[in-house]
Amino acid sequence: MVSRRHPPYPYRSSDIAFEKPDLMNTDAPVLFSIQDVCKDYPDGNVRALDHVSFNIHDGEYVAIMGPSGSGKSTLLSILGTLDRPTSGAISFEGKAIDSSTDLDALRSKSIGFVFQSFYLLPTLTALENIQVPMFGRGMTGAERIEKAKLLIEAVGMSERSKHLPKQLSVGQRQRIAIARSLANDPRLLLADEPTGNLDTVTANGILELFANLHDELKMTLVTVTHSEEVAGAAQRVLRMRDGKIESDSAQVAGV
Ligand SMILES: Nc1ncnc2c1ncn2[C@@H]1O[C@H](COP(=O)(O)OP(=O)(O)OP(=O)(O)O)[C@@H](O)[C@H]1O
Repeated sequence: MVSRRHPPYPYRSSDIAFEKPDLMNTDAPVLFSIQDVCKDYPDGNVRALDHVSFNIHDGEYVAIMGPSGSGKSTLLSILGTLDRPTSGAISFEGKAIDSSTDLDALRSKSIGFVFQSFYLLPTLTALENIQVPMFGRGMTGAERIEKAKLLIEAVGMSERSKHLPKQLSVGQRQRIAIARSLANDPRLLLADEPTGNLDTVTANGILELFANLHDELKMTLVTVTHSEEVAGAAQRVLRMRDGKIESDSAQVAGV
């Protein structure tokens, strides 16, 4: 079994039916709550987030958009608990995240990250890279390999298991990075410009993969993007401006 929570990974990315998910389901439990959050960077005398409040519900697919400097990356860092707000309250699964929270444990157990730069380890094969987050979690080598094989299958990359990152295309590397981000069955997957470096065809493949993670595995996805196409695949779009949420709207994905 890959996880107690998720079903196995029975699909290949090439099999994905790109269906439109339901609109934002606000009946689902709140996964991440942000209440009246401000983030100041005293160095630059900048207020990057200015009294931001919203909830992310379990299973939502959210895109965060906005002009350069509007606070998107800062918000993503706070959602990923990589940075702390200057004021305001945040909670995950109903539990406050504060100075007593073990952030490393929360991140490694519950949050997956997909960045524009993939940071794959160059001397490890694709399959080995996927296993990296599994170390130190009490799994045997055989269990790690079994799970990594399911994940690499899930992103449609089984035939490239033994390839090194330099032997993969940019899009293929991104797929491996996504498989790696799923290694510990995160509740929340955060992506920063996940298709930023990719050509249109490859980017569409990543969007299909995300749609499948959302539809099949009920994963909660939050992606920062400048791309209307990427945002169009999400159920909900938060638009930021000058550190504030300018609009928060549900949409029919893929339209
Ligand atoms: N470490 C920092 N120190 C000082 N100011 C910062 C720091 N990080 C970000 N800022 C400022 O905070 C504001 C929000 O930055 P942020 O990176 O969140 O914006 P963004 O919407 O992600 O922009 P982009 O689309 O260009 O990546 C900007 O004015 C930026 O200059």
